Amino acid sequence: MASIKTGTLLKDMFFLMLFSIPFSLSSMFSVKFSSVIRSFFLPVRILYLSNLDLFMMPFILAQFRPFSCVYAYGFSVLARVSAQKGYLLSLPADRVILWLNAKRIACHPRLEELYMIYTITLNPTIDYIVTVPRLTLGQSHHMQDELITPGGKGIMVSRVLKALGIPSIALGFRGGFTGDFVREYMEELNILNQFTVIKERTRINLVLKSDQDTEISDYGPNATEEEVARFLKGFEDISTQDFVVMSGSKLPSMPKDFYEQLIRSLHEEGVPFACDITKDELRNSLQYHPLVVKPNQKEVGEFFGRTFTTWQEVIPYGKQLVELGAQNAIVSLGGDGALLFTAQEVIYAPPLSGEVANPVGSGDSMVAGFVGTFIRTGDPLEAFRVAVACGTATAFSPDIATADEIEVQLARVVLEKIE
Ligand SMILES: Nc1ncnc2c1ncn2[C@@H]1O[C@H](COP(=O)(O)OP(=O)(O)OP(=O)(O)O)[C@@H](O)[C@H]1O
Ligand SMILES: O=P(O)(O)OC[C@@]1(O)O[C@H](CO)[C@@H](O)[C@@H]1O
Repeated sequence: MASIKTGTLLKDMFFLMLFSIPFSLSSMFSVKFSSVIRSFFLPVRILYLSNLDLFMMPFILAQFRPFSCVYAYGFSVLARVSAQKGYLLSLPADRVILWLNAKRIACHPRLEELYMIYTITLNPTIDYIVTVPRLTLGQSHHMQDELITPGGKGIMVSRVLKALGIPSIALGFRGGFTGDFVREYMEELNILNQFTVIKERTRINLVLKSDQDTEISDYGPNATEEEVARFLKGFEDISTQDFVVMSGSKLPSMPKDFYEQLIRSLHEEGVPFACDITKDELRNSLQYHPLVVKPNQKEVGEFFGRTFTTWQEVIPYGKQLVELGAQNAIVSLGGDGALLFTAQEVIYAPPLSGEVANPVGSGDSMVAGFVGTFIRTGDPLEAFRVAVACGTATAFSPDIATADEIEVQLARVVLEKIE
């Protein structure tokens, strides 16, 4: 870098600005060029930005705001210098997008597709999943297998989005050595995260796999007012171009209407969202028209004070979720498949055959599949198809499903129109 003289930089900058003008003008009068940018940026297709991409960035960023090309100039110089020195400089695309988001330079009102999905896990976990083939209470056993992963519903959504090639930023609270583990593991998986650090320790949830699965969940840590205020400050960065997924339990110290407060503020700002929350929290969210809600059969029963013996009995209640305000509702039925309710249709996805390895997170996988696909296609049926593939692939996988496992299931999904 030192070998580049100031005079050269200024000259480069001049030409850069000159080249930027037609692009900026084109963005003022036409939206067509934005499709070029979309295809360039949408990380679904791009995993890494190479030297060439970095070099091109000023031209692309000139589309957004005049000063953005100055930021991007840094990238460009870096790319050029490293190319001269024979290095291939690669940056993960989602890191760059996070950086752009942070600098607020990627906000162009016409580029609605330039979104970032934020997943919110107020109460993350370490999921400790232990397999003990024959379990007798009161006896000591050796485990056959163990799996230690970062969990909590929003984190699971981020992990499946990652498998689908869609970047997201995971928000929430983390604390103690368990919180450090969650962050480190997310970094390893290359998932962007900006958790608010709290004093108390992130919980550990135990899943005991034997003839039957047994779950022992911790309530989770408390957060102080100051810690919650810090979290809410970060929340302010979310813009109308973004999408928010809120899932799972809240911290015990939080007021009953914490989710509603978050959802109301998103609604007032016009930020689209989806949620996988239960009971009163779900009820209070519906008036704000979430893109999708995803209770399972038991949760729909709790919501309406009913017990269902067959999945068909769920249908009138799934329809009510849409009547009460959800744009779409998925009711997951475990081994019986899943139902999609839209304003016009009721669709059933029969279960796919296969061996269940670990169903933890299969509901969250559906949320990721639906949201990630709907944002790109605007098609609820296609989104549901991918949702079913993701849910099934996770149920059949020891951990969260991989891209290949999702693809295998996607080819098998069949949708039946019920109404
Ligand atoms: N045994 C199974 N056989 C086939 N598909 C399954 C099975 N279990 C789950 N699935 C698929 O995964 C989807 C989600 O499962 P489920 O209804 O258990 O979600 P959930 O209760 O929200 O799970 P979690 O809370 O662990 O994320 C189902 O709708 C189905 O498509
Ligand atoms: O206690 P919550 O927040 O409702 O759910 C937590 C949890 O069960 O959800 C995920 C599976 O959906 C797991 O990773 C995690 O242990």
